[in-house]
Amino acid sequence: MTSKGLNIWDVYTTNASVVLDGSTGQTACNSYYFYEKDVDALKSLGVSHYRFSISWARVLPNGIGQVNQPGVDYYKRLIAALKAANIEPMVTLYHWDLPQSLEDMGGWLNSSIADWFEEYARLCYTEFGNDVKIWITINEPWVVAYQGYGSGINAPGRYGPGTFTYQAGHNLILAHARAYRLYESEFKPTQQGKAGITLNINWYDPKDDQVSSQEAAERAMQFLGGWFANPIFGNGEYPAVMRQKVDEKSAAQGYNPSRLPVFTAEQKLLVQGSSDFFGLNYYTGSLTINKIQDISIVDYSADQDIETSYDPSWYGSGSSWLKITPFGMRNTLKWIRDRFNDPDIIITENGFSDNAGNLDDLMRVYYYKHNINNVLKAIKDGVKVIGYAAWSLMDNFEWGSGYTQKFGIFNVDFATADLNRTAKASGRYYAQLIRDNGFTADQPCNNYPIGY
Ligand SMILES: CCCCCCCCCCCCC/C=C/[C@@H](O)[C@H](CO[C@@H]1O[C@H](CO)[C@@H](O)[C@H](O)[C@H]1O)NC(=O)CCCCCCCCCCCCCCCCC
Repeated sequence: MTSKGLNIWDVYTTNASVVLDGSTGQTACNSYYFYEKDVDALKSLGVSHYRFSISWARVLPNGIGQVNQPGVDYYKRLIAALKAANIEPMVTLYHWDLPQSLEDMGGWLNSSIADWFEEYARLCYTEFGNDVKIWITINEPWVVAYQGYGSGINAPGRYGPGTFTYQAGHNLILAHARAYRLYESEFKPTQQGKAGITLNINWYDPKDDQVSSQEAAERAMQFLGGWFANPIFGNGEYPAVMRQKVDEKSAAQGYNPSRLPVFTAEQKLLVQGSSDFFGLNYYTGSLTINKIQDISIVDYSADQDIETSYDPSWYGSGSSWLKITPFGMRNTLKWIRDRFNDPDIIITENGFSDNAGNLDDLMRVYYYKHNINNVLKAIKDGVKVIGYAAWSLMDNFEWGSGYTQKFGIFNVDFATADLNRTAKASGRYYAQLIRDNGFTADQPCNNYPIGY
């Protein structure tokens, strides 16, 4: 009995048809009981940091109000075990698991969520802030806004692809900024840490040399990354191209005001500059051309007037959306540097899926080798990358794909109650890279990894 409250994934997955294998995240890797196994795995890798998230409903079962002390104590045990192993915690406040009680009041569509999130952030900074020096407020607001409230393929499964999407996005930005400002004014002076947001930005390459394709690719990058980055790291507004497209389409569709909200002067001040670093999750890339969409479609995807595809020569993965495109890592890093004032960047996720979870995961080794090499190239280009975290330490519950897609560099034996973690070839390769502090003459980037 852990006294945690229900979150939206607990409730959403009671409908077995929304997850590919009908599974839930109820037990998953069971880090609540097996966190020491996680710390052992991390020690064997030799990492300096571990990124994990706090589950809001575990510490505040109703999202606000009564604190669940066993939940707080659990995170204290985990943090203490990490510190004892010389591993710094890098903690995400929100990784998609909203307390159901708050969803029942509208969730990310209710503007009061900025108050609720600030209360939750205050609890976390107070309880854990002496030991946590890197805070990530929100993981991938794009996924929350579009997949949670737009297409509805993630919890809470709401459908409003051209309306709710932007409303949720707006509230996510404001809630992030409130949590950041709280840290900045009340905790940073004594705790001396950093706080920021993590955005998922995959690379859109123009499919051909046409100017319209180049413009389409840039537009897609702005709709994906600029949507959140421009208000926070740029001029405090949504990207100009997004403003223009959504405003024009809204007017033609009879929406007044525009489906894309506007920041008030006060909100702009709150939001602009509200991140000490740029958290980036990079996985993949795609090709883009200009394609004017039917004006009757009220959808964030159609608002972009693009068409995307994959090059058939790119290696695939266990996820339909994830192709191996390491060049996109370097391009995305440079794109961020050039448009958002050369921020410090922490790559908070980068990883590869398969469906088997096999220990001899050579494609994952290939993925990491070339993506990390492209991070190094970007650093040589002058991009300020200050951190890198692989996704993921271990195979786990992959949202709507359940346990069918494995991203771990450790396999988890889901067939036994012990849920033992075993290093894959990628885990051993990653440990070697850390030991060598990069590629070496013996293990160059273009060579086979150790042991193969
Ligand atoms: C036919 C050609 C179509 C080309 C389409 C090109 C580009 C489309 C890009 C679509 C993006 C799909 C959504 C991706 C989401 C990820 O950014 C997100 C990342 O989340 C983080 O990553 C970890 C791994 O997922 C995750 O565990 C971690 O917690 C998280 O922080 N991942 C997700 O949101 C997971 C769910 C994704 C489900 C996407 C299903 C829809 C896929 C549609 C893509 C069309 C691809 C069709 C390909 C057909 C090939 C013949």
